[in-house]
Amino acid sequence: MSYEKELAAAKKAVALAARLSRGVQKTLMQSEVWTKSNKTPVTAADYGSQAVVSIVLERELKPVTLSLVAEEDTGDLRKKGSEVFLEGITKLVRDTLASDESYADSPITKEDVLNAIDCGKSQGGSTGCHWVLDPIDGTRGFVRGEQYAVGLALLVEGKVVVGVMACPNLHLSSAVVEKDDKSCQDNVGCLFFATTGSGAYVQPLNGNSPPQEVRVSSNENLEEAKFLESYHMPIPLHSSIAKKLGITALPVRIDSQAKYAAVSRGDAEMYLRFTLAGYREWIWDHAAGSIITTEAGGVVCDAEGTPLDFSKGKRLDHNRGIIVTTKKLKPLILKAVRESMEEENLRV
Ligand SMILES: Nc1ncnc2c1ncn2[C@@H]1O[C@H](COP(=O)(O)O)[C@@H](OP(=O)(O)O)[C@H]1O
Ligand SMILES: [Mg+2]
Ligand SMILES: [Mg+2]
Ligand SMILES: [Mg+2]
Repeated sequence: MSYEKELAAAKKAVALAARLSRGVQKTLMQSEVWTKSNKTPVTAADYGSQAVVSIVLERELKPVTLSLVAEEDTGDLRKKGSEVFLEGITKLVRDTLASDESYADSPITKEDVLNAIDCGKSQGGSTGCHWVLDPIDGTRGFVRGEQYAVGLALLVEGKVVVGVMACPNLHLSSAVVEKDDKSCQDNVGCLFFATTGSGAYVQPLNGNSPPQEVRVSSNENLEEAKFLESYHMPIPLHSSIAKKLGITALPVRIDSQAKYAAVSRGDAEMYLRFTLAGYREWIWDHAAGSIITTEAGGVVCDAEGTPLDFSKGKRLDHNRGIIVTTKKLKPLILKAVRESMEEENLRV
């Protein structure tokens, strides 16, 4: 199956959500950052992006009934005192949809926005078709004015078959560029996508340039390799793995699934994610990124080398750690991971 219609719908949805989020990021003030009950940040862009993606998928894929597993819910938006915030989100969604010719005449009410966000309550699983959405991945990066992504994937019978990811602040040439390089500011905004068996591609978010295929790095010289990790949690184990591998460069810290995109494009050879023991990852933090990397010829696995399993509901069911790298480097990295974990008395 080619998933052409689904891919086209997903690209349209994600590109519009990225347009909404870019507008919000430009003017975002600290007072507009809310904190969810799990102590993580959320903004009008997280809610607005989820509503836009939900509405666009629903309209583009009619009459198919949408099953959407998405990060945000409307609990806080329905509370007393949230009326102005919700009004602002509704305006964002309305204006964003109206900016697309095909949706120019779309009256959108607050109720429509709440219903669209609530559409994301599906639980996923190993049967049927489910869309998986992270409306703003890397909200911490988004709030800092740095990297974030809009990640959308389609699961069929528990397997990711389509992935689309907008990285509105990612440089068109490489994720690993000097921050104060002026040319960077003018050349940012990437839309990555992949469908199973058909490769991974990138195109600029702005304009109509044709997509270009992306491939992971062919570099096998670890001394020259670059490695990525999350911005907010430097993990000592990552450093000992890198040292064992002979990687000399310091890790590049980037928020969001843009790290998967960077490995897919060959900007870096490795992304390590060893979170605290017991933390179970959400599928929306990895679904789009993982298919883009694997279709670019890369590998995504846990510390034992097992591929990630997206069929167990909203959380990944995997052993400790996530490793994103190239096929050639995988055995070397797994060996270094094993040895470092043993030395630090960590269990897989
Ligand atoms: N303590 C923690 N350990 C692991 N992941 C965490 C975490 N706190 C938040 N996250 C998840 O990590 C994601 C961001 O990943 P990264 O650190 O690579 O940017 C967050 O996505 P959101 O920003 O969509 O909430 C959130 O789901
Ligand atoms: Mg979040
Ligand atoms: Mg996320
Ligand atoms: Mg998110």
